[in-house]
Amino acid sequence: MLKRISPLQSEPVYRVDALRQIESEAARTLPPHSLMQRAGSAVARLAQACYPHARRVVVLAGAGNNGGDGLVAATQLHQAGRDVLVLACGAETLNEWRSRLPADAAWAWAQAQTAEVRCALDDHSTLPEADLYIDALLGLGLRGPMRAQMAEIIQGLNAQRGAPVLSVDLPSGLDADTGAATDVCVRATLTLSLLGLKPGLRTGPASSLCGTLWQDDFGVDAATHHPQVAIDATWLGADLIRPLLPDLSQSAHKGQRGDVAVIGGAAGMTGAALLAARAAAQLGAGRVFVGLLDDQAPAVDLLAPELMLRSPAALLDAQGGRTCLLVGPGAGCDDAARTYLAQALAQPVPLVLDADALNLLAATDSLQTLLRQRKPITTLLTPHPLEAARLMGVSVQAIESDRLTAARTLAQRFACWIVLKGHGTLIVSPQQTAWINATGNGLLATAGSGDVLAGSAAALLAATGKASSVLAAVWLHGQAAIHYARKHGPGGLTAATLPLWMAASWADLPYRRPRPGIDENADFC
Ligand SMILES: NC(=O)C1=CN([C@@H]2O[C@H](COP(=O)(O)OP(=O)(O)OC[C@H]3O[C@@H](n4cnc5c(N)ncnc54)[C@H](OP(=O)(O)O)[C@@H]3O)[C@@H](O)[C@H]2O)[C@@H](O)CC1
Ligand SMILES: [K+]
Repeated sequence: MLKRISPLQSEPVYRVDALRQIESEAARTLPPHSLMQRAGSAVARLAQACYPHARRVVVLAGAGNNGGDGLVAATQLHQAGRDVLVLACGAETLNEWRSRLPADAAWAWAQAQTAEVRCALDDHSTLPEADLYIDALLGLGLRGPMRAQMAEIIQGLNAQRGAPVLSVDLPSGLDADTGAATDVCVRATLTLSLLGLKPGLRTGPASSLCGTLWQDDFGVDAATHHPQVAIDATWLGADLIRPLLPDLSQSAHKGQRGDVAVIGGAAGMTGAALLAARAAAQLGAGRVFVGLLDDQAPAVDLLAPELMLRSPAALLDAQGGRTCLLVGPGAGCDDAARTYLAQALAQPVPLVLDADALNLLAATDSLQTLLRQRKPITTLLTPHPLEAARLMGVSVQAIESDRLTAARTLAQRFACWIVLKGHGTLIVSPQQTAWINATGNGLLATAGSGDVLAGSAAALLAATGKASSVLAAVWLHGQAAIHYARKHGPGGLTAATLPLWMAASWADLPYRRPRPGIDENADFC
């Protein structure tokens, strides 16, 4: 089925190896060339649906099966009355290009010839004008750095601004597994992912080059028909989120809604801890305590007087009652912070570590040992790429070049939950299950945004006692930014207001949990 990928609906995500396996198993049971026929038809349908008025269509076709998909689409668009030109790319002569086509693509070429689709060799001159370009240069078969001839074509395509670009399967030059790209990569207006979603379409430094993302499984439905093929991750949609959020019972009292204690806020950085604590309160924690490391800090947060300010030592000494600890926002990296972190790691309650707690952890082997010893008590680390790089002792580039592997490595190394922030935030459980968050936008790139996420995750952990509630915190955090942008555009979302938008996004979620005697469709959220 052809569908647009959205934050509402979860989807399985497959690595290239898994997709190749699904493809070859499906091909065995289908008539020859069926998959390419279906792939090309899906491209043509999407082109017609999204660009009904595009008269001149130029299909840039490489000499692989991605090009073959483009040829099928070209034939169908030609037969539908569009003015289509196939530009054969990446060879010195048309004969050489043709001779390199694999079997399915050679069949698609023969079909295009029979239908008298206009075809020409790309001769390095200027790109012919079009109302729509279809990028069928390279798909899953990309190997190594982009060759010069192909790079030149892609640069020409990216330089034009007049017409949209529909990428077949993925923008040419993007690594489907990692979301990294070669030096040159197509910037697509929309991408049609074939058969299944790939991680690199939604996480990694170049994943935003996909534009709007669509998918067609052309009836293969991998999750149902090929359950033996491993899903690499899950695209985290709203359907998975609602059941993870706590219910608010009419008879609830504050002691049942979870206590959060936040430790951080050294001199000059108290705001970070307060932002996290306010977020915890606004996301529904029954009681929120704050232990500020700055001993000159005021005894009350006048903008959030519901917060209970104590000393860090008093919070860590208190027995019981605290259902989740958060350490790190604005904590600094001095000896006092290190000592409090060591004490927190020894507490048998769920623990969220963010910001300076992660930097301290990266620099202190004994803290890492304490962290690993906490298993099976839930611990969540929420690094951004630089913090992840410090934790792993590698460069940021190494993290970003394969974010999923990095997040998995961290989850395994420290036996805890990881939220790797950045474009396409990843959540990985200690058992290595991975999710790619479906929400978020550039509005989240603002000071304090990470503190809010950590505070929200602590609140939901405290309320539910379930580690998986971190998925809901991440999703709501991103959805808040989408929600805000829809109402107010691209400016003005601050960390302090973010929790209110998260709460509003929570209220917007459809209630999906069936309950006896209650009309499931009633809106009683
Ligand atoms: N799997 C599925 O589910 C289905 C897959 N389908 C489709 O097949 C696609 C995969 O096709 P594929 O395997 O033929 O590879 P593809 O992307 O066309 O690239 C190969 C071409 O690129 C070239 N080339 C390579 N690296 C290069 C570089 N760095 N710089 C420049 N050139 C480079 C390489 O040249 P060569 O190395 O052979 O000289 C060869 O010409 C997939 O993405 C989807 O669209 C659907 O039809 C059906 C279901
Ligand atoms: K492509």
